[in-house]
Amino acid sequence: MKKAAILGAGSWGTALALVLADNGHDVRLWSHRKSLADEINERRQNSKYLPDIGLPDGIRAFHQLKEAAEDAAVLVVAVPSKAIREVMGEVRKHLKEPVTVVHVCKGIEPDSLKRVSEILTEEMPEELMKDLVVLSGPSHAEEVSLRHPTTVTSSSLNPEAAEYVQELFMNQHFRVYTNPDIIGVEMGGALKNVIALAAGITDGLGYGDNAKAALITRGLAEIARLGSAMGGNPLTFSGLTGIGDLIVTCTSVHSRNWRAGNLLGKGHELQEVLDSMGMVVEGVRTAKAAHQLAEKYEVKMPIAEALYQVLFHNQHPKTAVDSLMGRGRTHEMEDLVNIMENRLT
Ligand SMILES: NC(=O)c1ccc[n+]([C@@H]2O[C@H](COP(=O)([O-])OP(=O)(O)OC[C@H]3O[C@@H](n4cnc5c(N)ncnc54)[C@H](O)[C@@H]3O)[C@@H](O)[C@H]2O)c1
Ligand SMILES: O=P(O)(O)OC[C@H](O)CO
Repeated sequence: MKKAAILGAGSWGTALALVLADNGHDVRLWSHRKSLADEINERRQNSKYLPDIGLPDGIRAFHQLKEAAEDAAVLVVAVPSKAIREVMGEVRKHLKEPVTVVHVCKGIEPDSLKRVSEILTEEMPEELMKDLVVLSGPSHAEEVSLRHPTTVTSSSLNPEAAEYVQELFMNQHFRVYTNPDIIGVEMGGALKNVIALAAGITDGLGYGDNAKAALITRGLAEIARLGSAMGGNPLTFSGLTGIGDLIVTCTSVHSRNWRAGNLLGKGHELQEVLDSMGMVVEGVRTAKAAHQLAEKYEVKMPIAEALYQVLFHNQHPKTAVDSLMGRGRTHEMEDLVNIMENRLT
């Protein structure tokens, strides 16, 4: 039995607490809101994020970070990516021994353009972080909490750490693979949220399955193009954290990113949409980072760019779709053609 502290008692932190409790671990779930920690302890439920799911006694909630984290062997970071620096800055003051840090967040920081593992490396002193592992893949909290079959990937620069986390989380309902390509795993997980916002928009505009399939397929091409330019393994994008997560997020009503995009497509304003969600929509911040990364790495990302114009320059969603469809002719396998031509010259 391992002592695991989960930082963030939102949808995903709570669903992963259930997985770890099912596996017999001692789970401490930290919430920055006292009322939520009290509700979990007193009523064994998290009514805002996972209503109707009973939480076992093996999950104890804490409002004080020190109590939750000080003697944990594993820290699971499950707060929105924009809160990571603040939360880690606090938690590192309370750790006595080195811990395995598992992050389950899907985002990229605008301006610094850091992936979450890079932010954690900056925020956690080397002597306190035994290993750093990413757990990512097609996994909506609403289904994991119902113990519906789910598959994810554990990724770390240290293969033993990836296997340690695989063992920690894996059970009959929650199957965990390993993949050493941490860049590809993080880039796939973060960028699929950008494409899911776009998929929500086309659904909100009333377009159908053809548009959705186009977004998933051409969106994957953009993700793979940028992710590979940043050092990810191209094969990772055809795996769970690439096409797998893209499918689940673009096609599910559980997806916050798809739902937010859907409201935008129906004509609501961005701020109004974000206020109404009450949960994190990571794709908005990541869309800004993707725009900056595409410029930095000089890769073409027309869908991500169109979304950026809608989110940050008030472009009407219909105009964005029209301009995407009106671009000049190109070869579907443009990247492959470029690679072949470079080889021949
Ligand atoms: N929900 C899912 O199904 C799912 C699945 C895989 C990955 N993720 C990723 O997990 C991360 C968390 O997502 P979520 O869905 O649990 O979000 P959520 O909105 O459901 O919950 C976020 C939690 O973090 C807390 N929080 C917000 N700001 C904070 C701050 N400044 N300090 C401390 N706590 C703060 C909130 O109160 C809430 O408890 C995201 O990066 C998301 O992409 C979510
Ligand atoms: O609800 P979303 O859009 O944040 O997606 C949640 C998970 O990342 C799906 O794998």
